Amino acid sequence: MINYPNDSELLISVDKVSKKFCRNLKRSLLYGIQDICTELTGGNRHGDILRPQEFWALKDVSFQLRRGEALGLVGANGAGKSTLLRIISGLINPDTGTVKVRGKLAPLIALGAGFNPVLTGRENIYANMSILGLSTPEIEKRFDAVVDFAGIADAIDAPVQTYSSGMAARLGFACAVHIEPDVLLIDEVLAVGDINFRVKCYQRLAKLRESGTAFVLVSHNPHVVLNVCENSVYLAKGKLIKSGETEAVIRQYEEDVSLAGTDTALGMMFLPEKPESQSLGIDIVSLCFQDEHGNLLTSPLCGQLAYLSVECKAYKQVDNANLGVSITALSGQNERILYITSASDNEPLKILPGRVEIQMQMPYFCLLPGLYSAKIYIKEGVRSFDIVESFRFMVKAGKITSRSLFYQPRQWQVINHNNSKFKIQTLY
Ligand SMILES: Nc1ncnc2c1ncn2[C@@H]1O[C@H](COP(=O)(O)OP(=O)(O)OP(=O)(O)O)[C@@H](O)[C@H]1O
Repeated sequence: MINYPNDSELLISVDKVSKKFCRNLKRSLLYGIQDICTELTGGNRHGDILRPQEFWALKDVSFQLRRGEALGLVGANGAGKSTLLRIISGLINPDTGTVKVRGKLAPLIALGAGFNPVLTGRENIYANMSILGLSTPEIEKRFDAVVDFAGIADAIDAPVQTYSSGMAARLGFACAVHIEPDVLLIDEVLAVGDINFRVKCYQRLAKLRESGTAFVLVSHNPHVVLNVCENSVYLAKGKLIKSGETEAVIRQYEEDVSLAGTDTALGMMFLPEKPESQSLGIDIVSLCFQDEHGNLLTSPLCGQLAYLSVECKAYKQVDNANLGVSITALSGQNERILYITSASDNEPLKILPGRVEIQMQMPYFCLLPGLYSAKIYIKEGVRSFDIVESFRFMVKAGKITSRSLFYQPRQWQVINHNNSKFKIQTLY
């Protein structure tokens, strides 16, 4: 049992919740029957032990939700998000751990959840809202507002099975928000429906929050979670990987997603040395990022100083070498986001025969946390010496975080024209 804290604002308390499933249907049925028999005879179900072909869909997950809070739930497909919402809403029981919910809870966890397809929209509003805890006179009072919000007045007396998925989603959302719940569980359903309806939903959610409703919101769209939720929980394979402030949670989630499938070492690259007979004059032999003391930076930090170091082996003198760096974001649309050449900076690079290190100093590393690939070349005029197609590196969050597409160094000042100038010296 949870020792319920003396916190009247606490609406949901999830404590060390685990849930196991079995992929084999026959075994799953067998285990179900075994569990029922064990429970009926008062035996121990051993919910904490996996039987053959079972796996943990959730393992030891804990978090709390307070009045007026919006909590994002993020994670890849199969991470356990829907399972967690189903447990909180009471649709399924956890194998171990406890969930405590205080107040009226409205689950919006599947399209048309709670709707009977053969009943009309009108009948479903009554059925659905009474399941969610409203009396008939209360439903009558809100009926017109629900139909108006859902925008389905024309179809209100048609069976719900004739509705499009967007119409069913509208009706589900309208019912849920009009019971004015203490807690609303939202599982991706806002992804359905057109843009106007989504905007209307988010406005309504903001209003509900002001009046104290708390949400748990599952979304695969990080921008939605960033905009709606101040705190988030990140699940992977049923385990809670990180919880806390949404920006930090989403950042770790995106870093993990972009790193998945990356097998090459990041942040440093050594190229095999070519025999002189195959060299075109200058060969790139290694690439890395460094700090101001020359130490290796396996992951440059957003907003902080970093040097790109390009080590070369030169077989001849070149007076006017041009180093080009083209950086592509690997998470996202794979578009080129930065293109720098020493030639366009009017910096002719003089290279003497032997080992040489070319450094490009970036006082404020402008890329946001994520995974990137840099294409790096060295040439003189149109004559190319060497090219590296993909130097992969990870940018991590520095002290400064941002929701923008790139980092902008900045300085602030306030000019009060009747007084002397007050300047804030700090650079961010
Ligand atoms: N009734 C069930 N029987 C067996 N396995 C199940 C059952 N329900 C869910 N699972 C499995 O549990 C794991 C977690 O599923 P869940 O639906 O909670 O993930 P999710 O994070 O919501 O994924 P998505 O983002 O794709 O909706 C998945 O591997 C899923 O296949």
